[in-house]
Amino acid sequence: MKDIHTFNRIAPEGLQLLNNEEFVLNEGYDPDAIILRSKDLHTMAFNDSLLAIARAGAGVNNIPVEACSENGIVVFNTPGANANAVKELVLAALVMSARPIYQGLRWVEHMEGDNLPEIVEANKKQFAGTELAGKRLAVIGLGAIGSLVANDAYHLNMDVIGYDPYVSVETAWNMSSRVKKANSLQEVLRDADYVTVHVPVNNHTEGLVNADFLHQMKPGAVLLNFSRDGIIVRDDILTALNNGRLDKYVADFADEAFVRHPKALIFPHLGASTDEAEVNCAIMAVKTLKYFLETGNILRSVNFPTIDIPQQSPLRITIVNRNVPNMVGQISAILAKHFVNIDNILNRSRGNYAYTIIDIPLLEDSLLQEILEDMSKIEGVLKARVINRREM
Ligand SMILES: NC(=O)c1ccc[n+]([C@@H]2O[C@H](COP(=O)([O-])OP(=O)(O)OC[C@H]3O[C@@H](n4cnc5c(N)ncnc54)[C@H](O)[C@@H]3O)[C@@H](O)[C@H]2O)c1
Ligand SMILES: O=C(O)[C@H](O)COP(=O)(O)O
Repeated sequence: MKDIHTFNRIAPEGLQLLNNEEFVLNEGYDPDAIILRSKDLHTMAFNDSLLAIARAGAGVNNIPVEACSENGIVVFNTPGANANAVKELVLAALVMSARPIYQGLRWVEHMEGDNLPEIVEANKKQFAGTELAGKRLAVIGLGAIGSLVANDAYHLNMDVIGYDPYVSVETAWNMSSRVKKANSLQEVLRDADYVTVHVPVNNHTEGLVNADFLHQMKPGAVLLNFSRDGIIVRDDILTALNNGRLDKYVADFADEAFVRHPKALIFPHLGASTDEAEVNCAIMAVKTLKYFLETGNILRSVNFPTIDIPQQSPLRITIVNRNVPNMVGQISAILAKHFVNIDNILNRSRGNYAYTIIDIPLLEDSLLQEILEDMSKIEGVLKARVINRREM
């Protein structure tokens, strides 16, 4: 039995894929795996038996990924599973930035009386806006969300330019050839009336939107942030809003500094909050996690390499180790010492870490335990476990 702990509301369509014979939900204190959305795990102490954390969503900045790697915990996310939901909200935000819809709705709510139609017609001019067609939109980060936003904004007749120095081949294939490609931040920002950012927050992008970034924007442009609050320097945005350099700041992240600011439009982190996205994320997170727990294969991890080989032997040993010389040599030497034949072995690395799968014939439990203990003692082995195909 594997014990899965959940945080936040995970759609039942996903959780029901965890059958009762193999998995229990939220029962023990030492889970084998965690499924969560935005719950912050940075202060959580990890139990030794924790094998994996699956983020039902895209951003993993709520998970201490480096600490997980150090503890041999594989972290997964659900790439693209909520991208359409975010794209639709960004399109709504674009329209809401061009036309004072929100202000108009709030105004009409407080009107009353039989002559309402006349009052509305006489006063509606204060809520006139502008159109998106013909305006330039800069999209920074052309991943799952940014590429959808860029393609659809083009169909709104916007002049779309994108910037992503690490764009994936898959995205490149999906992008409309009408979306212009910028080679630098300076180029993408220079003439844009609207700038929308869709990058993950990490050591390279934290504070990306700073005074220098804002200075490169066209005066009076609108900035949309449906990425993370960590990508902006709050005080620099406030200065730009107050001195008129920035016309509006539209964001999906609540911050006391902006919620009542007359030039800010703040959404309560609703990007992925649609029925469809919640179901998509839950199903992808559960399937990814279940596959890892049952087979040891890794798909969609943010800290370990992709590795996917069929298990043909009864026993599979999986080892999370540091990416240092002679790991495979030491691991195989332990098997050789016990005269255990290796049916299949694969080692893949990613940065400072690596993952090794070894398929072997059936062994006595006591011998298997001894081998696993020996392997766990190798300097640089962070976690080792056995998958018995007959038990799965
Ligand atoms: N508001 C929400 O509810 C919501 C929902 C989903 C995702 N997000 C946020 O949006 C981010 C992006 O999501 P996604 O699904 O598109 O992820 P993704 O991984 O598919 O795309 C991110 C893209 O950013 C690019 N990138 C990275 N650093 C860059 C840089 N310095 N300059 C330009 N491009 C850069 C990458 O190459 C990649 O193509 C997530 O990490 C998350 O923080 C927010
Ligand atoms: O990174 C994400 O996927 C989003 O920010 C969604 O977060 P949520 O699952 O808490 O809505």
